[in-house]
Amino acid sequence: MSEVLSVQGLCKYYEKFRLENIAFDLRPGAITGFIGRNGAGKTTTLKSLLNFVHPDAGEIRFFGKTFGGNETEIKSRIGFVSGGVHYYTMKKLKAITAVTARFYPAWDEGAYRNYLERFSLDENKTPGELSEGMKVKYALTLALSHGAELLLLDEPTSGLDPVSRDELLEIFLDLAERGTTILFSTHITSDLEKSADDIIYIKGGRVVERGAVGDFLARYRVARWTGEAPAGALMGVKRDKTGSSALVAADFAAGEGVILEDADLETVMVHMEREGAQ
Ligand SMILES: Nc1ncnc2c1ncn2[C@@H]1O[C@H](COP(=O)(O)OP(=O)(O)OP(=O)(O)O)[C@@H](O)[C@H]1O
Repeated sequence: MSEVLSVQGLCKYYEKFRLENIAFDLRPGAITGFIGRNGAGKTTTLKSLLNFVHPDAGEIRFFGKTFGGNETEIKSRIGFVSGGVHYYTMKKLKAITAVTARFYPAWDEGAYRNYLERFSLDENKTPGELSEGMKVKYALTLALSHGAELLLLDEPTSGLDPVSRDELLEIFLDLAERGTTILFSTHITSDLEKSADDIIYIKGGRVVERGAVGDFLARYRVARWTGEAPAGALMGVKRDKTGSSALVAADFAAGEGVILEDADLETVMVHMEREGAQ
């Protein structure tokens, strides 16, 4: 499959925040996790990509094309979800769906019915009658029902219960297997370990890591000790009930009394954010 999304030099400047020179390509058919602390710039990036906020600089190409003259076509090939459906709160879901479906030439009623059932959504309810998690599920149902080649999802799993989250990750894996490219932001790093091929890690408005999850994790280990800190480069030293720990390079030479463990995404992030590591 050819290029799906390519971002170069994306900048967005707010009075107190700068999104600086964001650059990445998504691998077609891959699931990419977008991670970073609260306020790191994930939502601003996702909204800038779609022109919901106007970027100050940068070139964004979807399917090899920029928005100029192609915005409607491009948007019809993308599914975007940022929170639940909070509009038309008094209208029944089926009325909202009918309006939405008209916008998408590739609307797939069969897929829509299938997701509606999988998420146990009642079309005769209004968004005002849905829980927050159900609003997200309905937003996802709409985004998943028009054969989108690219899904851009801002914290799609955060309001969902563990069973629904697991089900959604399974849906992502199925879609990716059939060629859909997915970028989703999340704070639930264990969801990424279950589903993501790649990550983009953003910190203070800059991309600090991007690439395959496995390659990223393989670069680090966690060193644990009690008492005096070992010699060598220790990133983000912290203490817990059982002693101290730090992130170290995979080839760290551990002396006596130091235990080395594999690092998961959450642990790497926690130490990196402490360290101020770039
Ligand atoms: N409309 C706006 N005007 C001014 N500043 C804004 C605006 N929108 C966002 N910001 C600022 O941009 C920064 C990044 O916010 P953003 O929502 O992109 O972060 P995030 O990584 O998605 O965070 P979270 O994980 O909490 O959702 C924050 O400091 C925020 O205050």
